[in-house]
Amino acid sequence: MSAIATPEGTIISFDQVIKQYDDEEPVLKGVSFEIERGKFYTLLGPSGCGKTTILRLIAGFAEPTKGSIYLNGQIINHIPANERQVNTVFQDYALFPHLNVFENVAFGLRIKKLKKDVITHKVQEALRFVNLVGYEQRAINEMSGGQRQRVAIARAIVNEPQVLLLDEPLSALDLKLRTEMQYILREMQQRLGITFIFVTHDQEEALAMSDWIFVMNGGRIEQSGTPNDIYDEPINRFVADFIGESNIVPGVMIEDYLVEFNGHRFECVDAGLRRNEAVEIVIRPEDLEIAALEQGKLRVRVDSQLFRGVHYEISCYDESGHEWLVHSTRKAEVGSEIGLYFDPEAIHVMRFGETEEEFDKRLEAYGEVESHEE
Ligand SMILES: Nc1ncnc2c1ncn2[C@@H]1O[C@H](COP(=O)(O)OP(=O)(O)OP(=O)(O)O)[C@@H](O)[C@H]1O
Repeated sequence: MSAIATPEGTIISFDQVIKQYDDEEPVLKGVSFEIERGKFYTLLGPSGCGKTTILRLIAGFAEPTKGSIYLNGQIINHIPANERQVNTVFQDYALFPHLNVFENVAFGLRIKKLKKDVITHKVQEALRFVNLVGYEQRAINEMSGGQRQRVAIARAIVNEPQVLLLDEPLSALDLKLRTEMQYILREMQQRLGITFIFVTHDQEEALAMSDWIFVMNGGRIEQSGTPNDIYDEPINRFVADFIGESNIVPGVMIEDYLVEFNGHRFECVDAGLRRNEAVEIVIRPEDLEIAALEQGKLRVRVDSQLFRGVHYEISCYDESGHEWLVHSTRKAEVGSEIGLYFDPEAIHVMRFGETEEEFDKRLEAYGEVESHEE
């Protein structure tokens, strides 16, 4: 095994990893990232974007076609799954139906041929962790969905892995249990201090649970960042659309901190784009406020309104026929003309189809352009 100097705290890294099956289009098209020890990471993206493939490569169930995967600074491309300190919790939990709870959790320890009393102690510890003490002798088919999932987690953590991979572990649960398990998992990760890599296509779940999110699309990472970064500053239309609801309109960057859309110029907080560059503007529905016509920055007609408990979801159209979605605690009158107000901070400017790599390059180049222009 060859070693590299990894930044302190890095446990896993991918360097330009490509995964291709036969002659088909690659399912991972050159993916690079770093995972730090002890944090909760989420791979988020639509079905088929390559999330499970990344987990399989980390677990050792598949090998990369090109590129390198490092665990603790060692290349592990060809290291067998059972020699990696990584465990997986699968979507269907993959529990053994003919074994009881205790034996399911003890399974890996028995394979390692540990002593009986050591096994009993470790299984008890793991069951205590997932709050299932007293269920040792229960058959798997006598457990609820949430309990089965906790057995699957106990079975994974009993091996004391450095990394726990969780592939859509909550997707089989109903909404209430799902929310409850989100809290439990998050709390469990913090208590254990193990690195969790969690796969989901549910953006709310990703925002609620993660320290860091990788948003994936078509075999690439579109953006990575904290839940706040990703929500407040989506890098392109795909991310803005995938994470939460957005109003996206075409615009032109006039100069730093000044953007034009809907035929008007607005103050904004974005800089670093070229003058007169075509851009896309994102404003989140909750950042739009209903105002009197003369106080609004936009003039719209209210088309429909739904009460959503916490807020009204109001659909409006501007003069050019563009729809604006507003989440407001105030009611509006359907059919009336109203103003919409927003702060300069509510405007987020995006370049067309820009990836994170392109974004970084642009920011680097910006410094050069600025000094050149002066
Ligand atoms: N063994 C395989 N042979 C050929 N193609 C495969 C194989 N495994 C996965 N793929 C393809 O790779 C692509 C990515 O699959 P992957 O399971 O990683 O996606 P995903 O993002 O996890 O999707 P989902 O949310 O639906 O599980 C899919 O188009 C899939 O059909």
